[in-house]
Amino acid sequence: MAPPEVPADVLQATSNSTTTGYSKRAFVTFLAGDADYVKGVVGLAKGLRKVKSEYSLVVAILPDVPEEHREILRSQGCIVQEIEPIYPPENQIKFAMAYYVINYSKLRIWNFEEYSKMIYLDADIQVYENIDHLFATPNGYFYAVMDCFCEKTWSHSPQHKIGYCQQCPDKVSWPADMGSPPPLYFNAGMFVFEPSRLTYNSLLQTLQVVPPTPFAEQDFLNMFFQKTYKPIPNIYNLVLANLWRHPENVQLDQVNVVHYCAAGSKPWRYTGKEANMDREDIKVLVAKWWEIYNDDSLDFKAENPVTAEEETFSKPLSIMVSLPEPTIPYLPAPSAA
Ligand SMILES: O=c1ccn([C@@H]2O[C@H](COP(=O)(O)OP(=O)(O)O[C@H]3O[C@H](CO)[C@H](O)[C@H](O)[C@H]3O)[C@@H](O)[C@H]2O)c(=O)[nH]1
Ligand SMILES: O[C@H]1[C@H](O)[C@@H](O)[C@H](O)[C@@H](O)[C@H]1O
Repeated sequence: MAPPEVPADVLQATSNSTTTGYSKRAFVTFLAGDADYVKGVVGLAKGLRKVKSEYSLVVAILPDVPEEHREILRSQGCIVQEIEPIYPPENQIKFAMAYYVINYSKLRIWNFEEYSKMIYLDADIQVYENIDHLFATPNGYFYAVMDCFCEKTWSHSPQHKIGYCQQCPDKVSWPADMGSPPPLYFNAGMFVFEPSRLTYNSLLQTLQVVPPTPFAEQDFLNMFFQKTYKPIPNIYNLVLANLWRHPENVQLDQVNVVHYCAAGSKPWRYTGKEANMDREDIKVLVAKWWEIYNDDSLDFKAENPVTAEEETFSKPLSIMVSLPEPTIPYLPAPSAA
């Protein structure tokens, strides 16, 4: 099964959206620490402005982010929303990769009930086309892009060990003696979700009892939303490894959202020295990110406020009707990574 194609109705959704129901929507990202991820958020805020998104960017922010970074974000029109850290139970932390433990705090965004639907974007993501139409996806599902298992960050997984990847599942098929193939697995750098206090409480309770895995909240979300996960096309979250692992699945000129998640690819830290980073396509993508970041005309102007606070009315759009249903059967909560 190849990754889902972009359905025509998704592409038309922005122009088609009509008014039938009340909803409040926003993009949301997550910021921790006093380092340079704040640049990612500023870049993202400007990127959303460049593509003329109708919606604001909420930043779920941990207490360790310095006040001056908060000020920068407010001056860029972001809605700064304080959150408290979330840790899995003490005895489990050591199983998650150390630098991902803080990412459990991302679960707080399910508590942002003032919004009916949100699109989460990591701070190392840039949006190059307007994706507002994704707010019109039918409720009740968790939408995200399927990940790739080929990089060595996945070497702990059975998928990686046998060379199996859901981006090209026919290349190495899942061996019968290993049971059913694993469930579809999404990258948690970008997803469409509905905040809900009930879901939030359930997420926090479940976190206390699930077995720990290396990709921290990403594995956890994959386990939690296994039944409601609907894959969306790769253009909504280009996981950079696809450029060299599955070039046949990438049409760069059609990509809407780029996720600078490969080691060494964060634009604000890019040197070109790390593996796979000295490539023309990567250089172009890094330069594109800087072009937006350095564009003063994209700075927030108070007299021209973002329409994020707008209450919008729109007809739910069936993004998934023309997407193939996953052909890979689901398994109950394996070690996803
Ligand atoms: O010091 C930090 C580290 C992370 N972050 C936030 O956490 C996000 C995720 O961290 P990275 O971007 O460093 O990690 P990756 O791109 O490798 O992340 C991928 O794997 C992670 C596993 O936990 C998460 O699931 C993440 O969403 C997924 O895209 C960042 O974008 C940023 O929003 C910070 O604010 N400060
Ligand atoms: O889902 C994972 C995760 O996001 C890792 O941080 C990244 O290094 C991998 O390439 C990706 O597949």
